[in-house]
Amino acid sequence: NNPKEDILTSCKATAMIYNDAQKKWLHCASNGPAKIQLLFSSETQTYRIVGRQIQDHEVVLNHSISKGIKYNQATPTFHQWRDQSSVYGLNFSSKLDAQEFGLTMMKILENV
Ligand SMILES: CC[C@@H]1C=C[C@H]2CCN(C(=O)[C@@H]3CC[C@H]4C=C[C@]5(CCCN5C(=O)[C@H](Cc5ccccc5Cl)NC(C)=O)C(=O)N43)[C@@H]2C(=O)N1CC(=O)O
Repeated sequence: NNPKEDILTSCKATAMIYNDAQKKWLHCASNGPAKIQLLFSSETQTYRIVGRQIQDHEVVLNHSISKGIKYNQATPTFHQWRDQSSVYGLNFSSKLDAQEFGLTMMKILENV
């Protein structure tokens, strides 16, 4: 881990990506939920979302949170966002995790 990154929030969710051709949601990784974190780098003054599979620590999500992304809290446990190229989804393990994650994401999007 880059020591200069602050963990703003951390939760458990299954990372999904939307396959536009098949019109369906696919798991970013095969085996179960991931630890999803919103990170802030004081060095670069940027935010990013990182997801690591709980089972094998595989990185399944890792991208910066830029001004352009559109975030949508579709249901109390499923949030989604799109950037120029893809649509991502998070299937949260609990409504509380989803609530906290959504609040942190909204605060970040006010500041990028
Ligand atoms: C993991 C299974 C999953 C769980 C939960 C539900 C929740 C609803 N839902 C969906 O996929 C909804 C239903 C219609 C479909 C149609 C299009 C989609 C797919 C691609 C993006 N999208 C947008 O509507 C975006 C959203 C957006 C708005 C604003 C800002 C950003 C974004 Cl991303 N609209 C724009 C204008 O971008 C979409 O989310 N869709 C999920 C769902 O059924 N399932 C079950 C399954 O699939 O079996």
